[in-house]
Amino acid sequence: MLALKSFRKSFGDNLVLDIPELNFAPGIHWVKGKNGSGKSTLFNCLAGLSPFTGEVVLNDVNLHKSPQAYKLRLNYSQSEPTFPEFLSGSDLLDYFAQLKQALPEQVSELKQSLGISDYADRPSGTYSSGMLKKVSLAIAFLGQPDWIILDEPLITLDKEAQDLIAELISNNSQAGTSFIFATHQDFENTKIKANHSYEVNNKTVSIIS
Ligand SMILES: Nc1ncnc2c1ncn2[C@@H]1O[C@H](COP(=O)(O)OP(=O)(O)OP(=O)(O)O)[C@@H](O)[C@H]1O
Repeated sequence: MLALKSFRKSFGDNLVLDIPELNFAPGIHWVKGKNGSGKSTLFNCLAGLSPFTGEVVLNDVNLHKSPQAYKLRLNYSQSEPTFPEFLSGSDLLDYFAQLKQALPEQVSELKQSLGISDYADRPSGTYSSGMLKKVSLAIAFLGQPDWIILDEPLITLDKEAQDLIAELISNNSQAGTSFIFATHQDFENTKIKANHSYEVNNKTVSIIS
């Protein structure tokens, strides 16, 4: 369970999110919402990258009280990832593998399955947006997270890569990992079957189905 209580996020005087209570049960959750409604802001907060007030608790681990333990349990891929340009995909994957306590074999498998190996040793500043996106998505699967948050996982990916990501989500979900993702695209034609849909609107998050 990923639980939010009295969650509020502002940028200066601008209150963007005000969520009294929200519980994500284990499963696959699809968060929808118009441009600027607050999806990425919510995800940045849940990933511990942006400050907020209130409580976020993953099973029994409180993000504010035990950030390191929490971040071992929850991984995140941003919509438009940015990394230091001089670092290669291999550098980035190896670095996050250490942080997430992932085995080197897992890095190799992800590189192989997502077709990153061919370009992994080049500086990431030379990558196309889709190549960079695949590295960011691979990073989100490192270690043994209970939850993975993917912000717009399909954008900039070609059809083959979209299918590979859908398969990865499906396989990891069957192995017990829960997912929250936002996408403006339809997942109907992929293997991903969301258990619940939510909408971010009027500064809060409501369950749709
Ligand atoms: N760093 C920031 N400083 C100030 N305001 C911000 C910042 N980041 C986001 N916002 C504001 O927070 C609100 C929510 O933005 P957010 O990026 O979370 O929307 P979103 O739902 O992810 O949109 P999209 O579908 O376009 O990606 C917007 O009003 C935006 O202007």
